Amino acid sequence: MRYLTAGESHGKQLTTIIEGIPSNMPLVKEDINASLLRRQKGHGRGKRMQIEKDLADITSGVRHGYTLGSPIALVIHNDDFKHWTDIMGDDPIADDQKIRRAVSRPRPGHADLNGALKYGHRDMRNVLERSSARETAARVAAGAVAKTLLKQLGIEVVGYVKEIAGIRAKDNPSLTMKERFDMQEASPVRTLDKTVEKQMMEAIDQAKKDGDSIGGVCEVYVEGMPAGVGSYVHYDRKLDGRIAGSVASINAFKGVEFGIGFEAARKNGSEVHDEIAWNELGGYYRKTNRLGGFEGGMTTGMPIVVRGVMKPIPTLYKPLQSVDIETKEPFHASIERSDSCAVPAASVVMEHVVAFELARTLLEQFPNDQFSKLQKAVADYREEIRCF
Ligand SMILES: Cc1cc2nc3c(=O)[nH]c(=O)nc-3n(C[C@H](O)[C@H](O)[C@H](O)COP(=O)(O)O)c2cc1C
Ligand SMILES: C=C(O[C@@H]1CC(C(=O)O)=C[C@@H](OP(=O)(O)O)[C@H]1O)C(=O)O
Repeated sequence: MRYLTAGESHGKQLTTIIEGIPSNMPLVKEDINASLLRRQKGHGRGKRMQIEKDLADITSGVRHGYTLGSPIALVIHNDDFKHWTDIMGDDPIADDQKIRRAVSRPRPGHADLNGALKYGHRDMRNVLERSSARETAARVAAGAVAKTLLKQLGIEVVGYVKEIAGIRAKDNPSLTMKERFDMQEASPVRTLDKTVEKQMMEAIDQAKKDGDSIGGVCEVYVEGMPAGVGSYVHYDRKLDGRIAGSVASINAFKGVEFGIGFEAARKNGSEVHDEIAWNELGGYYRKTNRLGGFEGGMTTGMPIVVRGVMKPIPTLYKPLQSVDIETKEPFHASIERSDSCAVPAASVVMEHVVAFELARTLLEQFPNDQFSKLQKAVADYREEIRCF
């Protein structure tokens, strides 16, 4: 199972193609659209989100509410394109027009300069349009299909905000999956800790007032994954490694940790590892989950707990200095619009990229062309490990 996305931020549309979803799995566009809508919300988003109404159209691979086993294509239109037709249209334009419109001022913290150097683009719009986090809408669409598959296998995934600008939400490991989902949905900053919500919003408002931006930490929590998914035999089959790679690939994400994460560096082994226990009903389990659901690149059967760090948004109203690639003169960029904090939206993106890696790895471990056979294979495996 894999996916590709295409599309520029202010181009006509985003396209996602997913390959490898088994046939006869129930899938309707409402499942995808609910996820897309969640990604658009959150305190701190800029004006662009008021323009877009992200809705996916399933253009192939699904018929009458069931997958066909063929590639699934999803399309999300950019409503903003109508304001950008002269800049983003596909009709050729005269060279003098091209030069006049070219973006020659790279923004620190963005892909602009490195992308220009790599691809030889003197107009950095050719870089920034694709490197924009607009693309995360297409990734959420792919993840929503993965989430639909996981849900029907009894696996649920939810993302929320743990921290914004150093303001931390308290841990509450006893929350159920439903409580986690409902709480992040009800919160304007997608946090599960009501007591810090207001402070987080104030920090976002203050950053905006100061012309600055702030980052934070998102957490994804997964229940229902059986033990032994992933592998220890090769680096690229380790599921925690796959998840870490996909989280670090989200725009502006700079770090990933599982369970107690970086804290493990400061603790003794006896305070880090999770002792193994057994009972007749469920088989093996752990009394603690400090390692966040992974040992040896495989799931332990405990909830997966993974966190990702998002740096502050690089576009600042109080802009940083840069150098014009044509004149080589220093400048301070002028800004039209930007998010001041996208951590709440990014928690939804993270939820969906994690879901995709889980579904991909499950399908690799239980390869089946038909969804009912996948369900049976996973159910048989669950029973096998319960009795092991
Ligand atoms: C949901 C989301 C929204 C974002 N919105 C903005 C934005 O409005 N302005 C901006 O400068 N960067 C924004 N970013 C971050 C940039 O896309 C990102 O920093 C840039 O592509 C460079 O990639 P890197 O930070 O991973 O190196 C956003 C990221 C995410 C995940
Ligand atoms: C469009 C989205 O996020 C965009 C990500 C982004 C960036 O530089 O990454 C910059 C902003 O876009 P614009 O330059 O059009 O205002 C955000 O709005 C989205 O999340 O759908």
